[in-house]
Amino acid sequence: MGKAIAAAVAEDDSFALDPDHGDVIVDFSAPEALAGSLDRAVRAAVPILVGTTGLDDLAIRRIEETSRSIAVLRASNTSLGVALLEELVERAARVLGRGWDIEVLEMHHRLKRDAPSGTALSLGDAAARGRGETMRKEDSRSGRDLQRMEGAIGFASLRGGTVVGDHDVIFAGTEERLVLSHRADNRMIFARGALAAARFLATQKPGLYSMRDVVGAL
Ligand SMILES: NC(=O)C1=CN([C@@H]2O[C@H](COP(=O)(O)OP(=O)(O)OC[C@H]3O[C@@H](n4cnc5c(N)ncnc54)[C@H](OP(=O)(O)O)[C@@H]3O)[C@@H](O)[C@H]2O)C=CC1
Ligand SMILES: O=C(O)C1=N[C@H](C(=O)O)C[C@H](O)C1
Repeated sequence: MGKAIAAAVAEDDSFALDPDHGDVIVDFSAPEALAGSLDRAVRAAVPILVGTTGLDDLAIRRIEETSRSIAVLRASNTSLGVALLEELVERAARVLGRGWDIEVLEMHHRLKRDAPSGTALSLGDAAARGRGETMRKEDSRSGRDLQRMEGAIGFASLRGGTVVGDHDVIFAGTEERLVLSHRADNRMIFARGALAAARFLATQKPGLYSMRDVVGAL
């Protein structure tokens, strides 16, 4: 992502990379690097975009604490398409209700470290929000007597090749299925979205923001 963001900066004259005096810190790294990035943003008193996924509860709490002193935007996916998909998933879950089972399927390149993807988890959260409840997660199934837990949201992850990022949210009802999908063909979609988020963040007060704040009402 570092290379994709550098390429996105090169195609837009209003941005420049400055490792020491930037207006916004953009973090697409690894969970173990996040605390250092947050500390750096607080010390410099500049907003930070957190694009890193695979974060545990402690890291998420730390992001929330940090957002009391600076503007923080956490986004597991900075593409416009996924921002819209989250809205569609929330709406579909609200309309369809508990009678439809929800499964999230994702595929990524062979080097991805975390599973399910951050986007898959955010889509699961959006579906649970639509149903008006907290997500109950059911991970990949393997074995026997694995009937679905009622109301759970199931996750499955595929890995291989250079796949940039595929996400399907499957609503399985009685004798019909609704599938909402997103396909990322190039990492530049994440990079351009990250710059849009950085531009938004540069003028924000302390607080916790999301891509929904960047794209506005969809
Ligand atoms: N929000 C979004 O839209 C997207 C999020 N992502 C997420 O962004 C993250 C990065 O993905 P990707 O670019 O593919 O990963 P890469 O492994 O290609 O790059 C990770 C980068 O982070 C650096 N890094 C790793 N660990 C540390 C550390 N402990 N301290 C300092 N720097 C560190 C690496 O440095 P070095 O090269 O020196 O090892 C490398 O430059 C992942 O969590 C991924 O899921 C990815 C795409 C889109
Ligand atoms: O690691 C990746 O590549 C990606 N990670 C993000 C995620 O975990 O959802 C976003 C995108 O799908 C690519």
